Amino acid sequence: MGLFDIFRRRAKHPASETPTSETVTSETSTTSVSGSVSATETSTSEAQATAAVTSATPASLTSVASESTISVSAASEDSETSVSAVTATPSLTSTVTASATASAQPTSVTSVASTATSTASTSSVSASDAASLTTTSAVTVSAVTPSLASATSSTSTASLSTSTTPVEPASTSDDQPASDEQLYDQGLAKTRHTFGERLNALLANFRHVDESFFDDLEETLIGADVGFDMAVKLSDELRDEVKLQNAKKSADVQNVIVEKMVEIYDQAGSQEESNALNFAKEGPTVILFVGVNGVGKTTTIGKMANRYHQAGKKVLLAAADTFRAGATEQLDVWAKRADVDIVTGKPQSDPAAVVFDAVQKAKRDDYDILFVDTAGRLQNKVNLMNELAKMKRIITREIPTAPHEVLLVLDATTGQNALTQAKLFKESTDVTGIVLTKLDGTARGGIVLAIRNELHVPVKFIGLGEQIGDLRPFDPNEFVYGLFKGLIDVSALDKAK
Ligand SMILES: Nc1nc2c(ncn2[C@@H]2O[C@H](COP(=O)(O)OP(=O)(O)OP(=O)(O)O)[C@@H](O)[C@H]2O)c(=O)[nH]1
Repeated sequence: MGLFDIFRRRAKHPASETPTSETVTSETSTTSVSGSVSATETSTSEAQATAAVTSATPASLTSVASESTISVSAASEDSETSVSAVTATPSLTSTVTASATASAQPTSVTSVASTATSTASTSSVSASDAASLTTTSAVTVSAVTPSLASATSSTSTASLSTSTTPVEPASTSDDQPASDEQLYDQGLAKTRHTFGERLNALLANFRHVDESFFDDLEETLIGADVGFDMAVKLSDELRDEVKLQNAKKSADVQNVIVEKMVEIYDQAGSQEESNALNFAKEGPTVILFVGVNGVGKTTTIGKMANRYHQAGKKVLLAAADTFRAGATEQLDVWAKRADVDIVTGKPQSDPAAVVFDAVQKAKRDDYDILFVDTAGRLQNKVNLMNELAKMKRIITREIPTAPHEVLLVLDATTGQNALTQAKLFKESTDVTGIVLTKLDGTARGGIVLAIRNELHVPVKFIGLGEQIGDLRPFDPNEFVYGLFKGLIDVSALDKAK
C-alpha cells in the first residue's frame, strides 16, 4: 500500500463515523494491559496506560516517587557501583492499571508493525479527526489545484491565501490520553504550519513557473530542513514533471511538490528497513543510548522504560553517564517514575564498570531489557568514542549478541546540526536506529526526511513532548500524513491517477 493511501483513507472517513469494531478492540486493549504485549509490538492500550501516568501532575508523580521504597543491595566493591531496586508504591500501579483499562478505546489500538496498522488507523479517524480538521484549516494552502493540466485561475487565486490561524498546543499530557494520531498531529503542527506558510509565500511570489521559481523552491525546502540533497532532487524532478505537463502557473505545481516529497521519502526507505526494535532471542536485550549533551537521552530512556514496563517487561537501567553532575540522579528519578530498577556508579567512576555490573545483574536476575545511558561530551569526541567502544566491548563479551541496538538520540530542534551529529556518530559507532526528540517544539520536522534520505538509518522512535507518555514508535505513514495533511488535495490525487 502506497503512502498516499493514508491520505485517501482518512479523507474517506469523516470525523463523525464510528468504527464498528469497538467492543472487540476494547477487549484487546484491556488484555494487552494485563501483560500480553509482545516484544516487538506495542498496543496502544499500553500507550494509554502510559498517557494515564502522564496525566498525573508532576507534583503527584514526585510525591509517589518520594514514597517509593529504595532497597540497596549488592554493592560491588571492585567497581564501586551499587545496585538499587526501586519499588513504586502500589497506589501508582493501581492507578495506572485502572486508567488504562477505563480509557482503552477503539481508537487506540495501533501496532508498531506498519502492515498491521491499517484497521486501527481507519478506526481511529473518528476520534481524532474532529480535532485535526481544525488543524487542517490552520495550515492548509487553500484550494489546491485539481491537476497540473487543468488548473484554473480561480483556484490559483485561492491558493495564494495564507492562513494565520494559530498552531494548536503541542502538549497533550493534561488532557485525555492522546492516540498516536493525535500526538503526531499535535507534535508536527509547528512543522506543518511553517511549511504551509512557506509554500504559500512561494506561490504568492511567483505566478509563473520559471527558473527563479525553482531556485526559491530549493531555498524553501532547505529552510524547512528537508536537507540539501533532497531539495535539489525534488526541484529537479519537479522541473521534469512541469515540462511534461506543460504547467505554467506556480499554483498548479503545489500538489506535485508534496506528492514528489512523499514519493522520494518512500523511495529512500525502500531498502531493508525496520522501525521495530531488535530484541534478543533469549536472555536480556541490551540497548545502548548515545548522543550529545541535552538531546534527551535520559528522558527518552525514562519514557522507554515506562513503555516496556507497562507492557509487562522486566526493565533495568544503567546510569553509565558518571561524568555529568546530576546525570545519575536524573535517571534515578525516571527509574522511580517508570517503576523500574537501576544500576548506578559513583560520580567520576568508570562508566564501563557500571555497564559491567548492569549486564551481570540483567543476566543473573532475568531482566528482559537493559537500557544503558551514556555520557555525551561532544567536545571530547575521541575520548567519548573510545569510551563507547569500551562499553560495547564489555557488553558483547558478556552477551555475544549484544548490544541489540545502539540508538542515537537526536534533538530535532537543532535541524541540520542533528544531521551532522548523526554522521559523526555513524562514522565512529554502529548506530542501528535513531530516536528523534523534541519534534513537538520545532518547525524543523523536515529533518526526518533528510535523515532518511541521507543516512538510511531508520528512525525508530520520536519524542513528542516532555512527559513520560510522549514517546511513540516512528510510523512513517503517520509522520508523512501529519506533515502534509491539508497541503495535499486528495481528490486531485485521485483524478491524477
Ligand atoms: N519538548 C520536548 N522536550 C524534551 C523531549 N525529550 C527531552 N526533552 C527535554 O530536553 C531536555 C534535556 O533532556 P535530557 O534527557 O536531560 O537530555 P540528555 O541527552 O540526557 O542530556 P545529558 O544528560 O546532558 O547528556 C529536558 O528538559 C527534557 O525535558 C521531547 O520529546 N520534547
